[in-house]
Amino acid sequence: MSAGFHLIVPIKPLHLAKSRLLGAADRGARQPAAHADLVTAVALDTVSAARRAPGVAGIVVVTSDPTLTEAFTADGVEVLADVPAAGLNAALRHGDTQLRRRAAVSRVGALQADLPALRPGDLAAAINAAGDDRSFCPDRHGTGTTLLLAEPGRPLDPRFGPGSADAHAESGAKVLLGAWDSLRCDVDTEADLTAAAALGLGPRTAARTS
Ligand SMILES: Nc1nc2c(ncn2[C@@H]2O[C@H](COP(=O)(O)OP(=O)(O)OP(=O)(O)O)[C@@H](O)[C@H]2O)c(=O)[nH]1
Ligand SMILES: C=C(OP(=O)(O)O)C(=O)O
Repeated sequence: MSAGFHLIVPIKPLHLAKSRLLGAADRGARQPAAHADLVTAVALDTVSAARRAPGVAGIVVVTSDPTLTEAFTADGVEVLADVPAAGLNAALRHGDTQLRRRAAVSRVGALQADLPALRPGDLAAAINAAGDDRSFCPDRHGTGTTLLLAEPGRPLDPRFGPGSADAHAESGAKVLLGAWDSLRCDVDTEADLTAAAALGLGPRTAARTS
């Protein structure tokens, strides 16, 4: 297999992100500050696990949010400024273009920022199963996508959004299905958060949901 992946992790501004989780951090009170802290914790736990996965050579967060930018920069994670109001796939294409200009980057991928139970070994196993193929991992519902991996030297060509698992399959990507539950458990709803908690939450998310 070729050198490791550089993964792009896109995140909306905190006041817009994960709207279906509003109230999950404060027993239904729906305070914006508690929500922002939860979304930040989920993203930090996701990236922390991804950085420790063999096969991951680097991570770049794409966001326009100043709080997230400060938190990731403090953790030693590179942050690229988002394309204003252009949407998720545009943010990913922007990250892809920037990364592929760099000599050290051979393979690019996209990882969702809402995987608070992610275990490094699960991500490493999926990367290993991808081999040199364009590949994707569907979420636990089978409709969304948690990880998209480009072929060596090729553009990412992201097709995230409703029904993205089908869209990525139709784009020629190989489906990655294996014993990596933590990579498939993205959290859009409180039911997803309960499922992630059963797998074991990262420390920052656990502290925000206890
Ligand atoms: N950088 C960036 N990230 C985005 C953008 N749109 C969505 N994302 C991120 O992509 C992931 C999936 O996005 P969505 O499912 O559309 O949105 P969401 O944050 O889950 O929010 P809700 O649908 O409101 O619950 C989340 O991590 C988002 O923060 C964008 O325009 N720019
Ligand atoms: C945008 C996506 O994520 P979510 O399931 O969080 O909406 C997707 O899976 O393509």
